[in-house]
Amino acid sequence: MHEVDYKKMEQAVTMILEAIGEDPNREGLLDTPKRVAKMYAEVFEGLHEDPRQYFETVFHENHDEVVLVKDIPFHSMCEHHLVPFFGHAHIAYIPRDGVVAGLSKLARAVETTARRPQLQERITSTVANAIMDMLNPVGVYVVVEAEHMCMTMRGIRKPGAKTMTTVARGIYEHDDIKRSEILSLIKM
Ligand SMILES: Nc1nc2c(ncn2[C@@H]2O[C@H](COP(=O)(O)OP(=O)(O)OP(=O)(O)O)[C@@H](O)[C@H]2O)c(=O)[nH]1
Ligand SMILES: [Zn+2]
Repeated sequence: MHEVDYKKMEQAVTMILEAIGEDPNREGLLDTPKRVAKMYAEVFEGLHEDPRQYFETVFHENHDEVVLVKDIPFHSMCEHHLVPFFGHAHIAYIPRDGVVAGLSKLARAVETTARRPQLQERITSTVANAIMDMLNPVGVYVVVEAEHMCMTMRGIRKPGAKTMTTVARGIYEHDDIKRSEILSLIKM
C-alpha cells in the first residue's frame, strides 16, 4: 500500500496559493492546504489499486445472454489539467460457460479506475480489459460518456460538450448488430 505524502501536498498547495498572489495565512485559507491534501488523497485513492481484484469472486449461473449495467456515475481527474471529468459508464458483457460477476463489482471497477489521474479512453479500456482477463467472457462492450471541466471552465470553454468512448472486446469487436443492441439498451 503506497502512503500518500500529506505534508508534501500541503506544502505544494501553500506554494500555489502564494504563487497566485494569495495570502495563505489569512483566516479563510489557513486550513485549505490540509483540506486539499485530504481531497486529493480521496480522489486519487484508486491509483495503486487493480480493478481486476473485483472479479476474483465469480458466480455460476446459466445465463448466456447480455448482462448490462448502465448509467454508472463516476468522477475522475483529467491527467493533463488535474480538473474533474465526470459522467456515466455502461458495461455490457456476455458470460462464457455461465461465469458471471457480482453486479456491484462492475461499478467498483469503474470507481477504482476513475480515482487516479486519467484519460477517458484509458478508463474505458482498463475496465474492458479487466473484465476480459478475469471472466473470459464471449465479449465485453464498455461505453463511457463524460463532460470534461478542462473544456468547460478554461481553454476552449465549451460547457455541455460530451465525449463518448467505446471499447469492444471479443465478439463485440466484429459484430455491429450486437453493438447496436447495447447502444439501444443504453438509450432506453
Ligand atoms: N484524449 C483525451 N484528451 C483529453 C482528456 N482530458 C483532457 N484532454 C485534452 O488534453 C489536451 C491537452 O492539450 P495541450 O495542448 O497539451 O494543453 P492545453 O494547451 O491546456 O490545451 P487546451 O485544453 O486546448 O487549452 C486538451 O486537448 C484536452 O482537451 C481525455 O480524457 N482524453
Ligand atoms: Zn484536461
